[in-house]
Amino acid sequence: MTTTITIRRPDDWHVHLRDGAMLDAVAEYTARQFGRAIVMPNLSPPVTTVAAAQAYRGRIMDAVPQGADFIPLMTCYLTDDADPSEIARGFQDGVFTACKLYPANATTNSAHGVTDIRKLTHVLEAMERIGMPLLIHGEVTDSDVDIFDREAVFIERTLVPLVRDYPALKIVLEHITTADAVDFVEGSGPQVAATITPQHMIINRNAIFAGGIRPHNYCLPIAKRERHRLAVRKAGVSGLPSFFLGTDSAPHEIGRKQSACGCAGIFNAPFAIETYAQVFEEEDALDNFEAFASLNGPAFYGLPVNEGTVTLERTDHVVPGTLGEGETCVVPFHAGETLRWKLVG
Ligand SMILES: NC(=O)N[C@@H](CC(=O)O)C(=O)O
Ligand SMILES: [Zn+2]
Ligand SMILES: [Zn+2]
Repeated sequence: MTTTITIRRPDDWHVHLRDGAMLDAVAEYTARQFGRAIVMPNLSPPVTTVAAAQAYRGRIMDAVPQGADFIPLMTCYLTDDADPSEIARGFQDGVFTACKLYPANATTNSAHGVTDIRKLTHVLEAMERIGMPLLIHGEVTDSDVDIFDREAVFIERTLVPLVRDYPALKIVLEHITTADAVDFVEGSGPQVAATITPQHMIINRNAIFAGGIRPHNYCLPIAKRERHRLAVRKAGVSGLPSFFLGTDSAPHEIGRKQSACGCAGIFNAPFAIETYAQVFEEEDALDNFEAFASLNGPAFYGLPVNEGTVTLERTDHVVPGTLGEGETCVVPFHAGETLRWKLVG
């Protein structure tokens, strides 16, 4: 039986670090495990300019522990009037690593998102030309489309034409949840990839309603049927270059989750790498763990892999019921449950 796992230091290709007190509370969890993280720009107001991204990057660096081996990679939130020259300048100056597309009102803090992708023609042309990745929250928002179908419908209505119209544009379909998304990515060229969260490899939609409503298992895209979970899990552990790690860790203060209208988002940052390790072990796929966590992402983004390593040990430990206090009190994914792997160095 394997008792230790050592892999090259991983990266998190999709995380919400928030701002202010919450940023101060959560940044250390991500910085402890990951060498780099793609930081989502859905603050309020969203990060839409080079200056805002530089300032936010500074606040993140102030929030991570002194001497942490961690680099935040910043993203630009696309709006209907996004400016191609500002975006290109940010990319060329090394401030923006990618742009993030939220369909308007698809998820937390996406009210300023894009109402019609045709408004982005000049932005997308520029991104395709300079090799800047487009990261997508892939869900339609039409109220007549069932919440469990929103990803599949987005692929059909928006993504298929997008890939056809911009064949060289690098695209990451973020936090995939369906067999449809897996098929789409596998059927596309190397310019299309996907991130996979721990929760979408572990829970199906029953977990949101197990014995009562479970707000801490509610995130967007919402967990789907078991057959979709199995497809996403298989893709995640496959080792294929187009699938890589992105936690989508999305902390919300406990009162904003346990509410008559609870926020979407699962806070998985504290034990993300342990949780993924458990999945790879269960699937007898530990040989592909490093590719998923540490190699495929940098290859897609055209960045070097990290220098150091991380080591996990087989040790049972119980996830705390809550972390933080007051306005930063959050319930972590797997609260109260026992995990089998522990990050030790
Ligand atoms: N995933 C979520 O459920 N929530 C994210 C937004 C997002 O990634 O869609 C958040 O910012 O809270
Ligand atoms: Zn999202
Ligand atoms: Zn997210």
